[in-house]
Amino acid sequence: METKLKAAILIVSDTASKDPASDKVVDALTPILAAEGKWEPPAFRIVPDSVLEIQQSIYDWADSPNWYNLILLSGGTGFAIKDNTPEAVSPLIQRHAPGLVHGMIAASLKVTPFAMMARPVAGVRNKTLIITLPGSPKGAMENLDAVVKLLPHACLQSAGANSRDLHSGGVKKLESEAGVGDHQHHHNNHHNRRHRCHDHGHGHKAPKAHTSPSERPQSNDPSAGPNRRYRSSPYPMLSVDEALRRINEQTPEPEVVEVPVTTSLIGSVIAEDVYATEAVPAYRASIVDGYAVIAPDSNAAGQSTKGIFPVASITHANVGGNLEPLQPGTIARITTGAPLPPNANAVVMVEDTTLDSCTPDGKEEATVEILAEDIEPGENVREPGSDVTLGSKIVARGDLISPVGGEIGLLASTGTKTVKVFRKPRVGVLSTGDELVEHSDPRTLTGGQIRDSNRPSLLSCLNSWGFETVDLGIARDTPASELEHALRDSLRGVGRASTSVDVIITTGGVSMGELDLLKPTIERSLGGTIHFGRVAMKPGKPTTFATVPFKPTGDATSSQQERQSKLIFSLPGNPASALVTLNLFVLPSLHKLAGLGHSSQALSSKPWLAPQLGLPRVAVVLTHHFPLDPKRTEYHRAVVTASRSDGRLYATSTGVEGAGQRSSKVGSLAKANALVVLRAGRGVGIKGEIVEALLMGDVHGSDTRVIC
Ligand SMILES: Nc1nc2c(c(=O)[nH]1)N[C@H]1C(S)=C(S)[C@@H](COP(=O)(O)OP(=O)(O)OC[C@H]3O[C@@H](n4cnc5c(N)ncnc54)[C@H](O)[C@@H]3O)O[C@H]1N2
Ligand code: MOO
Ligand SMILES: [Mg+2]
Repeated sequence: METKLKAAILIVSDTASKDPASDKVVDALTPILAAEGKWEPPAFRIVPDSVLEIQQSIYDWADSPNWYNLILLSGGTGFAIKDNTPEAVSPLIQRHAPGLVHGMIAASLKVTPFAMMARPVAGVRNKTLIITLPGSPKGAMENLDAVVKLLPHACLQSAGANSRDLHSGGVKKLESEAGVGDHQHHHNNHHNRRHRCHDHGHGHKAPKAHTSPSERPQSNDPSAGPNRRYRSSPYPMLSVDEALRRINEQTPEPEVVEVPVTTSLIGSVIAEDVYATEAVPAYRASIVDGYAVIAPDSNAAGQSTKGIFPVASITHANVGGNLEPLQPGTIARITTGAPLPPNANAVVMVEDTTLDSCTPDGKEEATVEILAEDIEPGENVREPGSDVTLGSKIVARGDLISPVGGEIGLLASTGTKTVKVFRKPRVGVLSTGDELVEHSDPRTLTGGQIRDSNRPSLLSCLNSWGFETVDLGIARDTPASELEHALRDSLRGVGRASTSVDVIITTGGVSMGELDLLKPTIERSLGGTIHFGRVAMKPGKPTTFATVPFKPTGDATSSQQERQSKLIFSLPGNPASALVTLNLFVLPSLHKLAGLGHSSQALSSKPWLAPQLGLPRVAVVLTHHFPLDPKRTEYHRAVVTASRSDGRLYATSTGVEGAGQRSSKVGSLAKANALVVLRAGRGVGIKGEIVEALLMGDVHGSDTRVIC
């Protein structure tokens, strides 16, 4: 039986996204595909005219393991201001297909001159063919009719089949390469596909090492002269969510190490359940200072603990050796935590007794009167194992060893010597730029020099999170090899990084300038893969995330401990951009490397949004209007306080006027303890509105209250 191709239809329409029943296009297009007999019934989705939502659907259908052969988009291709489907789709297309575009326009022109008013786009992303169609059912049908016969062939070729095989009818092989077939077949195919694809800075995710050099498009080389410089960024603008997804996907699973129980465990995550090897207490212990007694059974009517008793012995908490059994009719002095003598079953507090008589030398108590008459067996006694039972689970895989001390106390009290934890990542921080001067340099700045503020601020932030850091210094832009050597050395653990780092953070050199060399250096010199190079956010637009292959050297033990690929976060040079993106993108990855977020991952279909990863997200009330950016989600630096009047969290900007939130202004982060998430839009976030914020620091109390 011939296996079928997979198609998805994306309806782009503000109206249909509000009222799905109003859409007529899916019903118009489905029969055209069905008539060909080569397509599975199409999947479909409806989104508003939103670039990010359109792009997200394309990522879902073209980049996921469950990829589709064909994506048809309908709507948003005209000249109206809100029409932005071509703008959303074009940057994601890796190989354009102008022939299909011409074909569709030519066919439509036979029907109406208004066909000239369409702005269709067609091309291939990964192995998926993407075609935009008009929004009207009639126009969409005419356009699809014009190309539908060619689509199976085009999709199979896009998916990796070569044309000779296609024409000689090697259908089985082609289908297997194209990702069609039964479930198992599909699965294997995705596996292969992931290892054969590569990324040219277009956001694809497979490792570059599987790509032959001749297949690679010429990458940006700003230093090689004007003709080799990009004039528009080739990196698709991702949503923050998609960027976080890719980071999570590329961040390796955490490594397990066995370490002694010391205070250096703070901030580590337990990798293996720990069971108590000792009971606490190990013996029957007194809870109070007083007298050990033999309390009568509560069923023994008429018996009382009240009366005068001879004091037989004294038991201190640090007693060693065997204790004499307590004889009926006697009592024994005992201190808090001390073991009860055999036969004793309860303790009377010293406050419930009076001294009756002393020994002849006057140095000790001879008889004591117990005033309480209702002491019950077990009273004021901790039974063995009643705090921690022998063999019980005391800390579990995934538990964080907190600085509060509870977990370390539990491990110490049971004599636990070592535990298995996830190794915390080691992070290197490198500043880049010819203009940079050490912040402590005593000389007066000249020309375009500036003090390196990114390194100290990023290092202090990373240290506050409890990660081991390595100061990698400053790499000059010229000669370009300095940057390459600095990165190589820190990966290998030579030079400033005497042990190799797991994650490198660089700042500067990721935008469009001729000395912005990070992206080409990672791709060309280090053979790395850039998973994204632009994000729709403010500040932090050129944030870049890459992995570089890494071959460990040295003995077997150390090589087992090394990861096979290292992460590079190349953050923008502007100081506020660098700190914001460190908080937003680097922290979740470090958390994953350190073993956090495991429990949620098992449950969630979006593991990158696990609540343990990254900064805590809370709802805050705006205390004043916050201006919105029309295109990019803004991470607005703010002070969040907890109101004592109504218990809510309130956000006040660190500065909205003038340069208040400018990305060069690191001062916008001074005093800030939160990033208020302001979705792109027109106008302002209104005073009193409740929005999401990411908490970076401690929240203090206030008397704030907003009445609208
Ligand atoms: N033509 C375009 N230009 C720029 C774009 C763009 O899209 N097209 N994006 C802008 C945005 S947004 C940002 S953010 C910056 C990012 O710049 P780079 O990452 O390339 O960083 P540099 O060019 O090296 O430096 C930018 C700025 O930051 C200062 N800087 C750099 N390092 C440090 C440091 N360690 N401590 C303090 N300050 C530092 C540097 O001196 C520059 O003033 O690009 C825009 N341009
Ligand atoms: O995104 Mo840049 O970080 O606005 O200045
Ligand atoms: Mg630059």
